[in-house]
Amino acid sequence: MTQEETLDVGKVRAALRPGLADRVAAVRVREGAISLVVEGTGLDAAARGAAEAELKEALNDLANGKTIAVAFMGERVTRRIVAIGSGKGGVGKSTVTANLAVALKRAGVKVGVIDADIYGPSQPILLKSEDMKPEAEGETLQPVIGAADIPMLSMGHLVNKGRALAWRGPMAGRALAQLFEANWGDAELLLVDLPPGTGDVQITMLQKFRPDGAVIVSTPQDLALADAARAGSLFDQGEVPILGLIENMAGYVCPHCGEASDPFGSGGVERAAGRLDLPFLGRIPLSLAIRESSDAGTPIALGDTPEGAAYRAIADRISEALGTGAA
Ligand SMILES: Nc1ncnc2c1ncn2[C@@H]1O[C@H](COP(=O)(O)OP(=O)(O)OP(=O)(O)O)[C@@H](O)[C@H]1O
Repeated sequence: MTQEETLDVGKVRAALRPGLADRVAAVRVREGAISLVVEGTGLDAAARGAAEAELKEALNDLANGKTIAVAFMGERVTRRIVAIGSGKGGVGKSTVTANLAVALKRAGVKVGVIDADIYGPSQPILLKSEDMKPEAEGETLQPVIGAADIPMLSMGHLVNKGRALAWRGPMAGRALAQLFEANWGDAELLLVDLPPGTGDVQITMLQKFRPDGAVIVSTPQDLALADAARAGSLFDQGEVPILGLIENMAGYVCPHCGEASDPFGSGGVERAAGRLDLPFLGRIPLSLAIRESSDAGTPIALGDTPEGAAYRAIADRISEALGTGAA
């Protein structure tokens, strides 16, 4: 018998690493070609591409010059990417991202988080995964599991804590590509925490990773609003549809006397959304509890406080706009 005739599933699996071997469902050898049927559930296009390349490489010797064809079976995950941006830093974009992820997850959406903020990645603190290190299968990173069981990857997971992140050009690009091309499994929605600002770095990211939609976070001050409008043009330039604007730090209720005040003004973002002809997604109050829960890595949207409800209402609007989950 020739090697061609005796090549079976067992032999093929034995030549592969376990994670990949388990996915091989059938092997056919015909006229000098080897066809593999591979279980592709939970693998998106990038992960399927990586798996195919790895299979071909690993089976090269066994194939002995024959061509290898790989066919995937199982549902292909339709995955959307939504970028969360802000014209200026410190307006609460990362806090909004983490809490929206939690709120979406609670609404039944299979959500993951990519922290693409190369200047100050804060998702590992916000979603309590600071000491975790993502494992790699070949070139493919495995997301770590943060608060509320949310799969996530951050630029902060790729470097040692405290090391200055002066990422530039190609190095940042390669690291970011690893985050986007990770094994996101069955995640149907990835929220991307963008670096603040509207410069070349942000436009390059949008062009490369082509989000399906964008959300802009702003505080109600005039200065922040001017920057939010710039963020709007950035997304227009990148041809990314804007799902809407969120007003953060909108009004302050004193935890001691209960008096409400508006340190940054009020309603400005909703008016700006009107002027820019964009949807207004909702308002998050300035609240000590939000800051404290963020620092503790227990996003407030995990609980049933009024602040949590504010994030959940926005998450529902985003879900509705995307047609995902149970909104
Ligand atoms: N609604 C809020 N009420 C109170 N504090 C808030 C609120 N939103 C965010 N913060 C706090 O404001 C600070 C900045 O928030 P965050 O890091 O989310 O902003 P950012 O826009 O992502 O900043 P960066 O420009 O660094 O990426 C944090 O200390 C956070 O806890």
